[in-house]
This record gives sequence, structure tokens and C-alpha cells, in this order.
Amino acid sequence: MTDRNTPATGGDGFAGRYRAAVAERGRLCAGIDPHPSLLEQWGLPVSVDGLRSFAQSCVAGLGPTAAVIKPQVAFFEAFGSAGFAVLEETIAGCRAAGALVLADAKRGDIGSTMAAYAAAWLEPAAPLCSDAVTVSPYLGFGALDPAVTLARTTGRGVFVLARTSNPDGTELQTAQVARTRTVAQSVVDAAAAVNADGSGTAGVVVGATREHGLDLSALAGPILSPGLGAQGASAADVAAVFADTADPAWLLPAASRAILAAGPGAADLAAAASTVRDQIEAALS
Ligand SMILES: O=C(O)c1cc(=O)[nH]c(=O)n1[C@@H]1O[C@H](COP(=O)(O)O)[C@@H](O)[C@H]1O
Repeated sequence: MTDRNTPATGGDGFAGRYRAAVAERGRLCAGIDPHPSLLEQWGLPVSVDGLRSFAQSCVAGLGPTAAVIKPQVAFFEAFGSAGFAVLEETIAGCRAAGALVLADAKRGDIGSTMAAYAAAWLEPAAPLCSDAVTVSPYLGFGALDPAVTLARTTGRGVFVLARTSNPDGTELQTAQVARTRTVAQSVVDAAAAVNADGSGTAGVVVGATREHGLDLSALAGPILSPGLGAQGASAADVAAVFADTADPAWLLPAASRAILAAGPGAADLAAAASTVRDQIEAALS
């Protein structure tokens, strides 16, 4: 039996593990974003104990339900080393429940430093090792090489920011590179080149909140699309925004607050995630 959580080196890489997860559980990335306001809404203290209770409910409700779970590192980091300990438990718990974990750390630096970030998030023996990590290409796509290489050799993935869901990204991401294509398209094309080996190592991030103007047809890797719910996009928007520009099999819509608002009950979180997933599957069918 294939175990998604002990990826073989070689083989069909992250693509195979991703396809297996989505085939079994449907296209949804559920975010774990422990906003202080959500902790309060759940009746929890804004403290490490509150964070741990929040995360444990998410692991219990979302771990067995969502194909991919995306803990937002910032909300754990805010609690310092104790927060990172909770993040380690959360990553391990979600993976043990059969979900792929995408650490939303948005790392990106010069190559030599990037190698250390890659080791932190993608090296199998590392305490925070996840199945994939979000990365920023704005020090140059080539600077991401250490993460791409480690991901490829361990059957893991990187998700590269291309066209983000927030309005602030537009000016930079739609600027023209050598008057031929946008910055965002150049990121997508570089990711497609990584995936030419069929590994699906390089996913991209493209928000569902607006028209992206990208050609994603040659990517051959997952497309994380945040913006559902709290940022205003609907499942129908996801379908419209990616119609004719991407292979729907690779689409991975993401929602955090829209699901987390159903807490603190684990069963309620699972039901909310299933509802969002069903809406996505219906819209994309
Ligand atoms: O990389 C991301 O996940 C991301 C990229 C992007 O373009 N927009 C975006 O909202 N995100 C993340 O996705 C999550 C969205 O949360 P909700 O708006 O509550 O669904 C947050 O953790 C964001 O940091």
C-alpha cells in the first residue's frame, strides 16, 4: 500500500502523492490560521494553551477530512518557541491522520540561506518537516533551487507565489518582464520548467479573488488558490477564474476562516470543510 506520508524518493514524486490525496478526499486545502480573534470566538484564551486547544480541534476535525492542510506559520510563531512546539504537534497530527501538510511559511532568500529554510521545512528528519512549503520568488526564482532540489529528491513540493489573492500584489505581479510577459507569468513558466520531469514538485499560488491573466495550461503541478470565503471569492469564482486557463485536476482552492468559523467542535469543523469541498467539486464538475 502506498503511504502518502512516507514519500519514496524518485517514483512520481509529489505529483503522485498529491493526486492520491485529492482523489481520496477532494480538492480542498483547509487552512489552520489561529487568529487571536478566532481563539476568543472559540472561548479560548489568547495564550499557548489556547493555541494548542485550537490546533488540536483542527487536527481532529480537519486531519481526517481535507486532502491538504495549511497551517499558517505566522500565528504559531507569534507565541515564540512554545508556538513552534504546537506547530510541530499540529504538523505531525495532520500527517498521521492522512492529510498532506503544506506549511505556509512563505520563505525566500539568497540561495545559501534558502538551503537552510529548505532543510527546516522539507528535510525528512527536521522537526517541522512538512509535505510542502510556500515560498516567495522575489529574490529570483533561481534562489529557490535548494528548496526545489530537496523537494524533488524527497517527494515533496514547493508552492511558489505567482499572483496572490490580495490587491496589493497587482502592481508588482502584473509588471512586464522584458515587455513579453508578466512577472507572475514568468514565475508560472519557471515552475512549469521544474515540472517538466513529471514530478509536480513546483506548485504555484494564484488567488481566486480576481482575474489573473495567466496561462497555467503547461504547469503540470498544483495550483493553490486562496481567497475563498473571508476574502470574498466563491466556489463559482474559482471555476470562472480558472476556466480555460488551467487543468482543473491541479486546482486546489483554499479556505481558512470560512471553515474555522464553525469551530470549536471537531465534528463541526469537519462538516464545514466537507461543505466547502462539495461546493468546489460541484463548481468544477
Ligand atoms: O500562500 C497563501 O496561502 C496565501 C497566498 C495568497 O495569495 N493569499 C492568501 O490569503 N494566502 C494565505 O491563505 C490564508 C487565507 O486565509 P482566509 O482568508 O481566512 O481563507 C492565509 O493564511 C493567507 O496567508
